[in-house]
Amino acid sequence: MLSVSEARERILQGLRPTAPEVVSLSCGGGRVTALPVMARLDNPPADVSSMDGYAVRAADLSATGVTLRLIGESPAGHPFDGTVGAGECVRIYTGSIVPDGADAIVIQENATQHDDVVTTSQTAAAGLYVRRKGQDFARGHEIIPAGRRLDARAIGVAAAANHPWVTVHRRPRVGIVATGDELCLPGDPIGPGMIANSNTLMLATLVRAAGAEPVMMPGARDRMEDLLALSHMLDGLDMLVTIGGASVGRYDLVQEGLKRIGMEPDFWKIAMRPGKPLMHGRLNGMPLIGVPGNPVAAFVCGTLFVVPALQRLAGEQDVGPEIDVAILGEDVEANDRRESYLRARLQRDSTGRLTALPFSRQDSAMLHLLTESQALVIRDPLAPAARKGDMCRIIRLNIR
Ligand SMILES: Nc1nc2c(c(=O)[nH]1)N[C@H]1C(S)=C(S)[C@@H](COP(=O)(O)OP(=O)(O)OC[C@H]3O[C@@H](n4cnc5c(N)ncnc54)[C@H](O)[C@@H]3O)O[C@H]1N2
Ligand code: MOO
Repeated sequence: MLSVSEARERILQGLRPTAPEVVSLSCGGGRVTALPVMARLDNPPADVSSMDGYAVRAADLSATGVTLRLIGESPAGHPFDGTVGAGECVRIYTGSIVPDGADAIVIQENATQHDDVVTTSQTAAAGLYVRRKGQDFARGHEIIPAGRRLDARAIGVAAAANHPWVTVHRRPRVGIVATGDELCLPGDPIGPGMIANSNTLMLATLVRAAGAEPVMMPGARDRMEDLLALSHMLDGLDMLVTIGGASVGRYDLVQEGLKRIGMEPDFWKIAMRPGKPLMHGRLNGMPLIGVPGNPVAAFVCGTLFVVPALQRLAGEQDVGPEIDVAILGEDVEANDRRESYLRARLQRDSTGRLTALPFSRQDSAMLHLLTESQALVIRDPLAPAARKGDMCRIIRLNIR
């Protein structure tokens, strides 16, 4: 069986980012840049004051108790257009342009003003409280590389660089198909042997949080005609995710149906718990990931394989999930050949260290335990028993 990392590699390799589109910067949050963002101006645009006070010539302030003549003011948005000469100063505010001739700021706490006479109580070296033109970024510099997901900070810097638009990759569209005769829509009357379909909405939420667009397709019953009908619903999709029917029971039907409509299988079954019956292939060139039906397996496979694939399709360079470390808060048993992802609570110990406490029950149908978990503890294949206090690797869940 393939390892988790080999499976991830095979899913990610060959994924091509979606086409670029131009969107308003106000709608750019969460999107991935298709082109680098270059500064359209210098920031700050000129030398500006970082404090409220008086713009002075440092050469005048080699001693304290100097008296200067106030010749004007430079409020933000209204630069003083004269020149500060020897023995002169200009009233200035945070963010205002430092007038010609001045090269330092005396903060108002260290000055007294009577009419147009200012007496200072500090010395000043050139550059004191002056933000240099372009010290944050200079016109023409790359401020955001291509392939970066735009968060609030990136939107802020693009706005500061005077961009009203940004070129990003189109959101990938992901078809989600649940399979199984037992599934009802949440809220439907539940007949004998039926269950509410939790996985479709759970994965759709995961997909949306990853910045992609979920397309919830009609569920496929355990009949060949439903699987064959999928071939008419694939237009405009960048990826297809099937749920369930991946283990030995219904697998042949799902795989057979998908093959009949053109799927070229890549792999089926990996050394992972939960998530063993993961399936990957291409359907007329489009990537297809089949996640197992057990809800926790569907979520874990969604987190480990579907979300990174969507990040790559959206053009992102660095794809998740991020691996952190924590201290084990409980002993754990030796592992078998499958890489295991244990649901766990996270706590801080008395010294502030992150501590992971795996639940004793890990049945992959127990969705409620997943919602009570803040992390998945990763156990390598064949890892020996680990003791409370040992380090472990985790994936944090509270961000999704
Ligand atoms: N003989 C074997 N049996 C099983 C094996 C195996 O290797 N040999 N693997 C087990 C593992 S591991 C998993 S995981 C499951 C996965 O099975 P499938 O992917 O085929 O999923 P289903 O059989 O369709 O369903 C399993 C379980 O999940 C429920 N389910 C399915 N879809 C949904 C949904 N959309 N929302 C909520 N719940 C869903 C379904 O009712 C079943 O209870 O197979 C093991 N068996
Ligand atoms: O993937 Mo299954 O959920 O390992 O039991």
